[in-house]
Amino acid sequence: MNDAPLVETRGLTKRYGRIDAVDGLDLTVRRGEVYGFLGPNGAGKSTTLRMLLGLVRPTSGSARVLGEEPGSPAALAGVGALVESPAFYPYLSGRDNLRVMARYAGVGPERVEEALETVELSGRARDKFKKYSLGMKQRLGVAAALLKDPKLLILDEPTNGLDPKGMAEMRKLIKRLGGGERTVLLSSHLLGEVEQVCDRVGVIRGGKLIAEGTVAGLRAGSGLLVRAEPLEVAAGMVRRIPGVEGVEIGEGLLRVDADPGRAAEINRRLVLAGLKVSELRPAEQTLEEVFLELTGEEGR
Ligand SMILES: Nc1ncnc2c1ncn2[C@@H]1O[C@H](COP(=O)(O)OP(=O)(O)OP(=O)(O)O)[C@@H](O)[C@H]1O
Repeated sequence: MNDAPLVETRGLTKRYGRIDAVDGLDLTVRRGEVYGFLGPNGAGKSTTLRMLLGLVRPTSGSARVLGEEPGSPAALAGVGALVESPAFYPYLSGRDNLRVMARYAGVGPERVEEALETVELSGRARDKFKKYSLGMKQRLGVAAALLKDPKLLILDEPTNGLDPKGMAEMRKLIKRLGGGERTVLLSSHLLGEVEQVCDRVGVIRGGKLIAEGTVAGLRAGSGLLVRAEPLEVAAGMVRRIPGVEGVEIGEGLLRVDADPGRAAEINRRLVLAGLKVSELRPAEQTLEEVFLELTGEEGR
């Protein structure tokens, strides 16, 4: 059971009238990872997260959260979430707001101090909520989600609306939260963010999961980069090698559209022909290139 995914959906679908907000989603979030749910606005991220929390009922398909029915007491006991700005009392301090919530959640006041510590708000815990910056308000929201010491933390666009400093602090916090046993599932439309904090990424577009994998895995392109001299001669030769679909001459190197498994063969032929090969490696795309390729949309 210990290796069972914390979140697993099969064919999860939500239709609003004619809109397939979420369309046949198969999602797997593993224990201990920070999973980034990446997609442009309107892709269906929030709807998915809401289904995982039992706030929205799926049209069809299934979902399991901690092996339980989403929204069931057993599932909710192990999940903390920040899916919309939580309602805090503006005239209460950050600490008192959390104490009120802790009482409702049936957890002891010591959890309040731990949560404040985790989100680095202990020093400002006595200030009224309304005095907080947006970033601090958002971090207090994360603290509220942490009160139950959940196994799984679900964050919907946690950096939305924050200034660059607030964003950086939130990213740091998420990394820290994901460092141990806890599993974090966050949604974002920002590539850079997902690239910086997540172990694995699911890319969603039009309600469908169009790619899933590690950041490194998604980045690894299918091509090869070859640095050889003279470059033009090398280009001509590589073009004629079986299995090579195309060759582009870039800045001092060739971008070869071929299976990276062809590297040895390409190298052998160039060297045999007396060319000097100084570099030959799989082409890495930035996640941004991958994202744009997959979604065909501007990712920022
Ligand atoms: N309650 C609703 N009624 C009707 N349509 C909805 C409802 N909620 C979401 N939608 C539609 O479903 C689609 C997916 O929305 P969703 O909010 O899940 O996307 P998202 O990826 O979270 O985007 P955003 O980051 O903009 O919130 C959109 O076309 C949206 O208009």
